Amino acid sequence: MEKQPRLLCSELCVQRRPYEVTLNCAILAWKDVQIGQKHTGRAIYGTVKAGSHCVHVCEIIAVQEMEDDSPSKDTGKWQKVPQSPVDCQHTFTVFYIERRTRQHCWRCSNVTFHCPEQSLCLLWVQTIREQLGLLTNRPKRLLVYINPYGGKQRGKQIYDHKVAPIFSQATISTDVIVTERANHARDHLKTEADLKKYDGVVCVGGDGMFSEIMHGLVSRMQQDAGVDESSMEETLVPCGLRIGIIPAGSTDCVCYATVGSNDPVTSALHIVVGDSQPMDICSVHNEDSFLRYSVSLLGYGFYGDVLADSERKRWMGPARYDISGVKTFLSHRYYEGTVSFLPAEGSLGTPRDKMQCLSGCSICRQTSSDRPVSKDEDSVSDAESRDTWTVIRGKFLAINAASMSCACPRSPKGLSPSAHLADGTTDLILVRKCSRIDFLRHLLRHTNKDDQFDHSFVEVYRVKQFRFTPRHQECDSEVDLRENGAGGKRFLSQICREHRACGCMPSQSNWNCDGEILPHTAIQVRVHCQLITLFARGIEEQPVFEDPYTHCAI
Ligand SMILES: CCCCCCCCCCCCC/C=C/[C@@H](O)[C@H](COP(=O)(O)O)NC(C)=O
Ligand SMILES: Nc1ncnc2c1ncn2[C@@H]1O[C@H](COP(=O)(O)OP(=O)(O)O)[C@@H](O)[C@H]1O
Ligand SMILES: [Ca+2]
Repeated sequence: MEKQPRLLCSELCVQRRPYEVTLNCAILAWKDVQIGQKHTGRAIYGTVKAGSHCVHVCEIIAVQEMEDDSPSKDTGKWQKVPQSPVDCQHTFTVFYIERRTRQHCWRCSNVTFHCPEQSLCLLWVQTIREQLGLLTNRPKRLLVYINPYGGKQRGKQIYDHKVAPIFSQATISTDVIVTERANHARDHLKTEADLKKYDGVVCVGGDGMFSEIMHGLVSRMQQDAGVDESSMEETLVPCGLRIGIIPAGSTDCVCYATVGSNDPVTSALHIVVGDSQPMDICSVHNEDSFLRYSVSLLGYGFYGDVLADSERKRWMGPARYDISGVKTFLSHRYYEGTVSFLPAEGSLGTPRDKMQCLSGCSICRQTSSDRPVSKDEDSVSDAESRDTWTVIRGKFLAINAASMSCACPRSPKGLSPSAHLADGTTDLILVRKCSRIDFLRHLLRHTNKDDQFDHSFVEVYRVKQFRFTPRHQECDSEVDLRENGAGGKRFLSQICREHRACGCMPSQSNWNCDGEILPHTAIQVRVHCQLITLFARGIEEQPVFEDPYTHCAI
């Protein structure tokens, strides 16, 4: 049997100019022969510089043999081409990812090579296909759920026009379900879907839709493994299937914070290349009952009120959050209660260290290598006995737990710009009662470069677990907090006496859990490290420029 060459090098035509085309070390490069003679130009990875281009095979979407539909319209330039255009009828097109310089956007680009002989054309197509075949992380079969009512109600259109053609070009087969009601996708995943058939699940919608899919998958995994979700002590089983998000919602924060943009084509391309980004999940309980999971924002006070008000304005689409935001800001309500938390002692970062979680983040990587393998090592009671809880009582405008940055188009750096996607912690942000103008200053800092934590009324802690009890329930939770030591108990008894004396009924907010309102205000939260994986790679720093011949960054 003939051995396939590991290196291919031919002179082929691109747009009627001769190019030296090479496939070497999983990099496809093509260099304009004539320009190459004049300049010592270096190639820029995936783009053009002095007629040189290159692309990693792992960023090739597909290769297709083509009929050459533009044969011999001769021009003066053809005289310099070694083969006559009539000989170059055999063509193949390579579809590959091109990075747009702005906003982490990817696009599908293509280049058509004209070959002098069919056998050479076939050799190129076969060799590239073989190399693509070695990329085992790429999904082949996907289960797609579309929420037709998310965001501006364009989910179906976005999928049909922008995403489905890319999947079909990459020969990914799909089963598509357009949801007919809220929780359709969650229930289908939890009880019906034949998950063995798929390499991943795709969610077309917003954060609410993603939350449905994530709940369906996480619950299914626990059921199948016999893990009891209602117990906070249980170590949850990670999900084997990756989730892709095609943004078509109102906030799209999970997509934005894991990809760097809310662009459907970019997300589709991350799915095609089979990227993986692990992500933490918080479980939220009320006493012994499991309420929900959260991946982005758990917010009481301001964000809870914004969400509760905006639900009544769903017909407005994404603009509802702006209207409700202003209304909630003007109402300036504060809420009393007790927050207790278990600080993330061993964590490598802090919420104010300005170490943004980027693609290949070293903090998340280290966390994953430190993850306990045995069930017992990670149990809640062990953690509690080793570490001590911090208790903070006060009047708050907002209590926010951000398990990831929560960057979104409204706030490009997010609620906690240095939060990590997969470090097993959440950033607990306490905004105490302050003047309207101070709160406005704090809110506005979410939209510019200033540090939103640099205010006397704002505190931020990186935590593994936390609890919240609104003031009017504090008496009931005394038993709950007894284990936190005599000091805590004395403190709470005092609150209860005061409460009985004044007889007032303090107002309550709601918890906004990734865009859903929780039915309880007293909650216990625990972060589960890297429980799910997305088809994403985190936010890339600057595009990597590389010389295709030396493979050095330039
Ligand atoms: C007066 C100026 C105010 C500017 C404040 C800007 C801060 C914006 C930070 C937003 C963080 C959003 C975190 C994500 C939450 C989503 O889960 C949730 C649901 O999103 P969905 O409707 O499903 O896309 N959206 C909201 C606004 O609660
Ligand atoms: N077919 C449907 N009809 C009504 N609601 C749905 C349907 N499919 C999903 N939903 C629900 O719509 C809510 C909002 O969806 P989402 O895609 O997050 O849009 P948005 O970002 O605008 O809130 C989600 O909570 C989801 O459960
Ligand atoms: Ca985290």
